[in-house]
Amino acid sequence: MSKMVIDGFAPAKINLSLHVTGQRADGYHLLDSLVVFADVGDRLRVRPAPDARLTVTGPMAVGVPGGPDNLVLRAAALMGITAEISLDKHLPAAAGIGGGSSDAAACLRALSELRGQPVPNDVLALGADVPVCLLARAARMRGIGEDVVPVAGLPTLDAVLVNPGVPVSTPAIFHRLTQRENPAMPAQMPEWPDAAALIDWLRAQRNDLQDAAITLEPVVADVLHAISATQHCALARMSGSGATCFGLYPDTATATRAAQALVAAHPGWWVQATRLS
Ligand SMILES: C[C@](O)(CO)[C@H](O)COP(=O)(O)OP(=O)(O)OC[C@H]1O[C@@H](n2ccc(N)nc2=O)[C@H](O)[C@@H]1O
Ligand SMILES: Nc1ncnc2c1ncn2[C@@H]1O[C@H](COP(=O)(O)OP(=O)(O)OP(=O)(O)O)[C@@H](O)[C@H]1O
Repeated sequence: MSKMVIDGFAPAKINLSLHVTGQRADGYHLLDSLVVFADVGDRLRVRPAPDARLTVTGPMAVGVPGGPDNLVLRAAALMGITAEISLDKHLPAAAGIGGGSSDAAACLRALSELRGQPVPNDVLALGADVPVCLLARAARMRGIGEDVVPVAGLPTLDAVLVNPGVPVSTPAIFHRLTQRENPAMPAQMPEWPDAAALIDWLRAQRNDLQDAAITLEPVVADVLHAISATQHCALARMSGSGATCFGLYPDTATATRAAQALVAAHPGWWVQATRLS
């Protein structure tokens, strides 16, 4: 008998690099990004039903739309399926870690499995991050987000994610860019023997949205300074259009201690130790 209900996981998306390489005539920006996924995320339960219904719960539910604007209901509508969905929000919204896109992707995966129906090709209409979130593993993302190629053999990274609780509008950040044509990542991705080699390579890459985000929300600079100041931090950078930033560490123990220090110093910030792969 086919399944009636599926529990899905929507991991946080992290842009380890985010190069803005140009702008299309329609205003969308061309990107070149190395994307990975965390072991923290939202959870959802999906069940096809005669009427669409959404319940949003969890520590990050406040402010997340509970109606048809929610990306999980938009994802179900795109598949032509009505469903009852429970969404347990653990990721901050408008935070540069693709919460809504990852929820939409998890919903598409669940409905596709429940109904034996393929995921439609036009998922980009739900959000530029939805194609990479459908894959939900390490990938190079280009174009405006539609060109997604898996990256094999990427070493797992120990990290801390930090969000200061300030929502950031993605269009506002792109709008503030002063330089829209920047170098891409190298055409050929290297092979990294271990996490230390990957971190060394990442130091030469960038997030081209970071300065614009700091101008709009100066607290992003405070977050980056706070992460950089933790013991053994090897790299601190912003993800997506912010305000979430990540720190990379040599191992799980140093990442865990850094997260504890950040929580103690900034009790109002969202802080998560995690592994990225
Ligand atoms: C910045 C990233 O998070 C990097 O992963 C994504 O490109 C943004 O993904 P997203 O939040 O799913 O973005 P969307 O909801 O599709 O787009 C929001 C707005 O961001 C701008 N936008 C987005 C993606 C892109 N390649 N170029 C853009 O200029 C557009 O103004 C767009 O209207
Ligand atoms: N399931 C959802 N979770 C969070 N926000 C949602 C959801 N559905 C719709 N939204 C709306 O989308 C807006 C952007 O939230 P989202 O978490 O997707 O942004 P983001 O983290 O900046 O994403 P990205 O990294 O893709 O730019 C929110 O302000 C909210 O109004």
